[in-house]
Amino acid sequence: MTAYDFDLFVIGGGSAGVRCGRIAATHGARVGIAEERFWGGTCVNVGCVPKKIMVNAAEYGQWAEDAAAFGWTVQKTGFDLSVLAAARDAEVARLNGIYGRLLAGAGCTVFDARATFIDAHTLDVGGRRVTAEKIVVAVGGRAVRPGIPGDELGMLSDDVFNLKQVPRRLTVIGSGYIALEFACVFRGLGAEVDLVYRADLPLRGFDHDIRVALKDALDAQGIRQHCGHHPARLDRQGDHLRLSILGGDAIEADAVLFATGRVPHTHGLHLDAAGVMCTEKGAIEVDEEHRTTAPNIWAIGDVTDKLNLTPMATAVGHALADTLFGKNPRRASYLNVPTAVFTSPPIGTVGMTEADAALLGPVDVYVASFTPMRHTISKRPGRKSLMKLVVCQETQRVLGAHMLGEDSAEIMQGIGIAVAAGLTKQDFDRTIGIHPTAAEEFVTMRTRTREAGIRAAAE
Ligand SMILES: Cc1cc2nc3c(=O)[nH]c(=O)nc-3n(C[C@H](O)[C@H](O)[C@H](O)COP(=O)(O)OP(=O)(O)OC[C@H]3O[C@@H](n4cnc5c(N)ncnc54)[C@H](O)[C@@H]3O)c2cc1C
Ligand SMILES: NC(=O)c1ccc[n+]([C@@H]2O[C@H](COP(=O)([O-])OP(=O)(O)OC[C@H]3O[C@@H](n4cnc5c(N)ncnc54)[C@H](O)[C@@H]3O)[C@@H](O)[C@H]2O)c1
Repeated sequence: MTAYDFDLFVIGGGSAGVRCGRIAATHGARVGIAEERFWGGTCVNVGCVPKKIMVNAAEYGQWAEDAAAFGWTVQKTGFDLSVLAAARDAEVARLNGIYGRLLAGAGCTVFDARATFIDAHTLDVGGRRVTAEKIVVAVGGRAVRPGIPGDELGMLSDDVFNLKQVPRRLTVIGSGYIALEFACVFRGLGAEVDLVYRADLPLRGFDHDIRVALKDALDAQGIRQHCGHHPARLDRQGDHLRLSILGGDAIEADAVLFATGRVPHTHGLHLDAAGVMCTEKGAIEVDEEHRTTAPNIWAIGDVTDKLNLTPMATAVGHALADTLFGKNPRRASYLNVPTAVFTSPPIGTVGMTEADAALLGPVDVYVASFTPMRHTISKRPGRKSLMKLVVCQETQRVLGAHMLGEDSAEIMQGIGIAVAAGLTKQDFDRTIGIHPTAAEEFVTMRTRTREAGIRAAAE
């Protein structure tokens, strides 16, 4: 039998790879792991963590303004990005260190290097030849530019964390998670923000009512939306940029952010040398066990382009390590995964949209729209909350829960447990609310707003 250097080698030290490698090591496997750029990957270094700190910074500005209505005299005299950046970067560095120590503490051999395939069991790790019985590819994704003339003049999301000052005028292209979160952050930090997107509503794939409510909330905070427009070219004009949009006016800006999507980070990995195939969109092709087309190689996290969220990446990495080395074969479920978009106000959602559920059969829809108590006092415009339940008419099971409104990300975690557990509307109804909160609305929606979906042909 061939003696390999490692039982498992993990390529990529992000959310997926770190969890998989660490748990495999705790199960007794000899694990090697390589990271070419930053331990903790996208989430810790240029994603969830530094982004959320910037979201918090924008919120403090609003609270400072709103505090007057509650009797406080707070002088909001300005925002210093260098103070926030120093605090944010220190937190990122702290977490970064924790990730490195976690791996070493679990007994992994850690390589600060790029790894590429030589064959299905052999890797080049920073110029060193390393062999492994099993290999897990967890290289994540990277942001892409839209391919229009001059797009090299714009920023990608990584660049946001290097900004030295808040741009006076920022144009954001796209209307996915990243575009919307940063549009709201920079508006909250005082920038004039233009948002250019191709659809009629932002946040494709989310529930229609939430998308409509979000569009209104963006308007109310002064984000100028140019919907139904495609970016055509970007030019430098003296000390600023000029974005031309197809069939629309040009937009002048001090900075432009392209948030037009991310692609799997497989370039130059030499996957073909290992027999690992990719889908047409460039994601590594995997089966339900996350095994690739090479029998000893698995792929996890964003590189598989399934559900590109940190908790999904860690759950899949953990399940794979348990399966391969823990005598506990299991899979992480991609169903009913709660998620939040940290806009202002934020969105929390779990399960099916009304439109998706209605395709399967008749549904009862409950919608509540109200001004949260805080803002009946602050009078801040555009802070209405929208809450929605989508319920299977036949079984009364809650198929989806959606919210736009303050604290929705925190609220939706608990609702996610109920939806994943398959609880019914009656289970929600007999739960006593916590008063006075916005969350209690989810257990007090008694009157059906409408019916949707088609009745089965047999009826
Ligand atoms: C701006 C932004 C905000 C986000 N906010 C959220 C959020 O709020 N909540 C949420 O759940 N998700 C969020 N995400 C998504 C989340 O960051 C990803 O889903 C998650 O990081 C995926 O983890 P991963 O391990 O698959 O990939 P990554 O975290 O990208 O890790 C892959 C690692 O592999 C390394 N690597 C690549 N190639 C090689 C190689 N050949 N050799 C060695 N190392 C290599 C990379 O340097 C990287 O560190 C956000 C993403 C972005 C960009
Ligand atoms: N809060 C969170 O959990 C969070 C935050 C950020 C990112 N993420 C994850 O990262 C993923 C990537 O986020 P994202 O916002 O980059 O991607 P996305 O796929 O969600 O959005 C991309 C946007 O760019 C638009 N677009 C694409 N090509 C374009 C072009 N040529 N011209 C104009 N517009 C174009 C799309 O229509 C869409 O609006 C998300 O899907 C999500 O899984 C999660």
